[in-house]
Amino acid sequence: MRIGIAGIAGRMGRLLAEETAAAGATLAGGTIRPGAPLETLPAGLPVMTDIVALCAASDVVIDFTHAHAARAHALAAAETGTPLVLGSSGLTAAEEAAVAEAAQRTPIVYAANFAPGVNLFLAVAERMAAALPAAQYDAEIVEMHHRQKVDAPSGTAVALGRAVAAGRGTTLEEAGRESGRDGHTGARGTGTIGFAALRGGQVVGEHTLLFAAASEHISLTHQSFDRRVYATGAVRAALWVSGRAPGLYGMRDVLGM
Ligand SMILES: NC(=O)C1=CN([C@@H]2O[C@H](COP(=O)(O)OP(=O)(O)OC[C@H]3O[C@@H](n4cnc5c(N)ncnc54)[C@H](OP(=O)(O)O)[C@@H]3O)[C@@H](O)[C@H]2O)C=CC1
Ligand SMILES: O=C(O)C1=N[C@H](C(=O)O)C[C@H](O)C1
Repeated sequence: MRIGIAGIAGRMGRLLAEETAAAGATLAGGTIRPGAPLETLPAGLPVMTDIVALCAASDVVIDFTHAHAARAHALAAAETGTPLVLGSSGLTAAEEAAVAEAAQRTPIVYAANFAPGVNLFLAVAERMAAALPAAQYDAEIVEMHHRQKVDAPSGTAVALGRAVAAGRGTTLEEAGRESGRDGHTGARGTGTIGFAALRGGQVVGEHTLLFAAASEHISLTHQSFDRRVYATGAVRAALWVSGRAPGLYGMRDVLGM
C-alpha cells in the first residue's frame, strides 16, 4: 500500500509519515505548500508541490493541511480516482460541499478527529442530547488547543455540536450557535449550542461537553496527550478506505461504531 501525505512538513504530516512506516505501508511521497521553504522538510523525505502528482503516485492520500486546500485536494483525488483521508478542520459549508461532491467519484474518509475515544464521545453526546430536553439543559462545548491552532472552534467541537443537534432531532444550523460571547450579549437562547475556545501553550486537544440545567450539570471531557493518536487513526482509515466504493465516510465507519 502506497500512502501519500499532503502537508508532510506539518506537525501531523511528520507523524503520519512515521505511522505509515510503522503500519508497514510505503511512503509514496508528500506535498508541501507551494512556496514553502524547503529547509522545513524532514531529511530524506520525497517531496513535491503538485497534489495531482501525489495522488497519481499513491494508493491513498492523507491530507492534514488547511481548510483552504481541501477543495483542490478532494478534486485531485476525484480526478485521479485516489481514495482520500481528510483531517483538516475549519472547512466552510462550501468547502464541505465540494468534498462531498468529490466523494461521489472516489471514497473519502472525512473526520474532525481520528482518535477512537473522541468518536465514542460523539456517539455518547448524541445519546445524551436525545435524553436531556433542550428546554431545560443548555449545551455548552469548551475546547482548548495549542497556541499555533489557526481555526476556532475546533473541528471536533463543531462535530460535538452537530452530534448534540442530531440527538435533539435538528441540525446545528437550525439550533443556532452561540460563540465568542463578549460584551452585552443578552440572555442565553433556549436550545442553542454554545462554544468557547481557549488557546495556549502546547495543549494537544481537550474537549468538554456540558449540559447545564437549573438543578444539575452533567459533563464529559476528552483529553488527548499525544497527537500520534490522530496519526495512527488516520493511517488506519487509509488502510480501511482502500478499495471501497466512492462515498463520504466518517471515522465511525472505520471503527465500526
Ligand atoms: N482530524 C483530526 O484528527 C486532526 C485534525 N487536525 C487538523 O489538521 C490540520 C493540520 O494540523 P497541524 O499538522 O497541527 O498543522 P501544521 O500547520 O503543523 O501543518 C499543516 C501543514 O500543511 C501545510 N500546507 C498548507 N497548505 C498546503 C497545501 N496547499 N499543500 C501542501 N501543504 C500545505 C503547511 O505548510 P505551511 O506551514 O508552509 O503553511 C503545514 O506544513 C489542521 O486543520 C488541524 O486542525 C490536526 C490534528 C488532528
Ligand atoms: O489543530 C489541532 O491540533 C487539532 N485539530 C482537530 C480539531 O480541530 O478538532 C482535532 C484535534 O482536536 C487537534
